[in-house]
Amino acid sequence: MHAIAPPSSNNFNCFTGTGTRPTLARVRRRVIQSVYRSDALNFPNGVGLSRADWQSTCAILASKVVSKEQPTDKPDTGSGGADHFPAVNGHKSAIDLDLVPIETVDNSMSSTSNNKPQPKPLTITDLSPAPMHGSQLRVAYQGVPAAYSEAAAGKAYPNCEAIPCDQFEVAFQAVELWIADRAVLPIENSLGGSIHRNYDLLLRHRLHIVGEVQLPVHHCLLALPGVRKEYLNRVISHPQALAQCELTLTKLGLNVAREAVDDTAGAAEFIAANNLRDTAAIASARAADLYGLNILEDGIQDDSSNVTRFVMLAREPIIPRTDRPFKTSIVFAHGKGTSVLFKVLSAFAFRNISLTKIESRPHRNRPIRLVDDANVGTAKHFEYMFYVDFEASMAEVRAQNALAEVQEFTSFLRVLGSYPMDMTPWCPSRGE
Ligand SMILES: O=C(O)C(=O)C[C@]1(C(=O)O)C=C[C@@H](O)C=C1
Repeated sequence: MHAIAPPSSNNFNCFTGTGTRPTLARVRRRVIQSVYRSDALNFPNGVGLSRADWQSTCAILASKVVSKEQPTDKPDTGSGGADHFPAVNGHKSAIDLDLVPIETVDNSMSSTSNNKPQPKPLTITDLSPAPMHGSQLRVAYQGVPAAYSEAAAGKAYPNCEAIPCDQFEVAFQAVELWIADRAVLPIENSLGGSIHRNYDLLLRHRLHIVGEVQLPVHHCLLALPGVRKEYLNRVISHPQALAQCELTLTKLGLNVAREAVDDTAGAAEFIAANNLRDTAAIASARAADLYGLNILEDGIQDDSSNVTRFVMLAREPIIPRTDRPFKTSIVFAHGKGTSVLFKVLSAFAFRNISLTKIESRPHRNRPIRLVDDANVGTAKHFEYMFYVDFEASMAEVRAQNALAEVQEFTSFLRVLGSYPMDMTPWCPSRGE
């Protein structure tokens, strides 16, 4: 059974049944079994016998997530653990910052401005690399089959092999451990706002954003056949989905308990698996089909143009280009001085670069800065990491110059990715 608990509680139900801690060999064997039993995991009919195997693998990865998280919740910069974070903050080199050096206007990342080892030169295959295993692209997503994230994986990579993961962090790890080639993760929704967990994970992991897809999200209210709205005393779904349908549920007279679970399709699966006649799920019409539920109400999102933006992640960045619209995502921390945020944003405004998103998250290493003033007391300033998306490619000199300027005002700067914008036609009616 898929984890059915508030997402914040680390609940690994799918790891039931073994009772013993896996050895490394067992982990590897299970990973290999899961990966190569692709028959049952193939997109879009991902429900099958080998899902239990894959869920065990998820649980193993998840248990590694917990052990990694417990000692510290600080960002992993990839330079040797959380304790090394300040070293990356120190603006040592363009490599540390994932920046294209300003002098390499030919967009090659291989030039050496000092004697440090340089990143390996990107080749044309990095634009759309072939999977190393010589078959379909394997794409990790959080949730179970019929989750919107699975649909986003299918939109981003048609004919991919979609790999369900219990938690967002497991999807990151699936790519890092070469179990998957890409991860597709929700980052923001037009009604519910940002998916903060994924902002934090983008910083903690060293994967690169290589694309984005925007998926219209059309929610349905699902229940077992024969169940009517009057019988319900609970509605369960992903917290984002509950937030996106909040007003409509009230309008429908469903003033019943609303409970958060790990994903929308998992909610539908849970109702079917436990024969719950007093509970409805908010999920896609495809989830109704797949788990044998009826659609009690169709299109219950509070706004018909409800859209979720997903990002695609890979181990390697793609080569930024200028022949089509690109977006670049960065994360930075305030430096010393005043009006830092204003100066950073001005670096883009002066170059006519539009910002499409700004998000702030607590600075995990240094959440509070105290400023003592003998006369008036102690000011307690909250410290943030700022995430900014802007409409330009890192292949453009104006973007490179803007980031060189941003670097002057910030104590930490990383380019999360420079990638093609989703320019597909707008069709907000049905998302699944
Ligand atoms: O639960 C799912 O089906 C998901 O794919 C997750 C998710 C999200 O995290 O925002 C994705 C799209 C919708 O906005 C609702 C939920």
